[in-house]
Amino acid sequence: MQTYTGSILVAVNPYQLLPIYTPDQIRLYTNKKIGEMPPHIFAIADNCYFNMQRNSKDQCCIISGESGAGKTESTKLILQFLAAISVSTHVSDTVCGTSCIRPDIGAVIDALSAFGNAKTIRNDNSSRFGKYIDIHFNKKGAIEGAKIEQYLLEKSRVCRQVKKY
Ligand SMILES: Nc1ncnc2c1ncn2[C@@H]1O[C@H](COP(=O)(O)OP(=O)(O)OP(=O)(O)O)[C@@H](O)[C@H]1O
Repeated sequence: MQTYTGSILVAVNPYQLLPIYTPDQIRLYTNKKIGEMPPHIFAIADNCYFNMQRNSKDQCCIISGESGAGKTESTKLILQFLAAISVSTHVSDTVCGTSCIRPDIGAVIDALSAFGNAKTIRNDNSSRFGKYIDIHFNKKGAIEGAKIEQYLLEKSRVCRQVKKY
């Protein structure tokens, strides 16, 4: 379930795969004003992308919620949307950058998860660290690179597997 409070999207983890993150949905939410379509994480991503292009200003998405709320999955959905429209609005680009980077940002998150995630009582795949993801676009709006910074991975948070009895 997703709804807005002002410009904030409130999303409830459905704990099941819903058919609302398809390429068709990406097309439906591309270049639409907030509120023109039902509330959706893609509407937020679209708003960021087009505000960035219109105003030539950096945009920031803050995803917050308790453990297991779906922050990591939401992050990946935003990246999926940005990668898709960054490519689709630059089909004529022959530079490897647009097509090659596309799958990699999500893959990097998955690779980091392999090192920094653990099963907890709230979430089978809980991130034990925070991420700050910078996505760099060129003037045409195509993704040129990304930087992921980790934080909050303090020594006190490093744990080991629970002993099996
Ligand atoms: N939009 C979604 N659709 C389907 N399943 C989802 C969705 N969002 C989250 N989930 C499910 O919920 C689980 C927990 O989500 P996620 O790891 O994103 O939570 P989180 O808020 O990042 O948690 P933590 O703070 O513990 O890292 C996922 O592994 C997935 O199974």
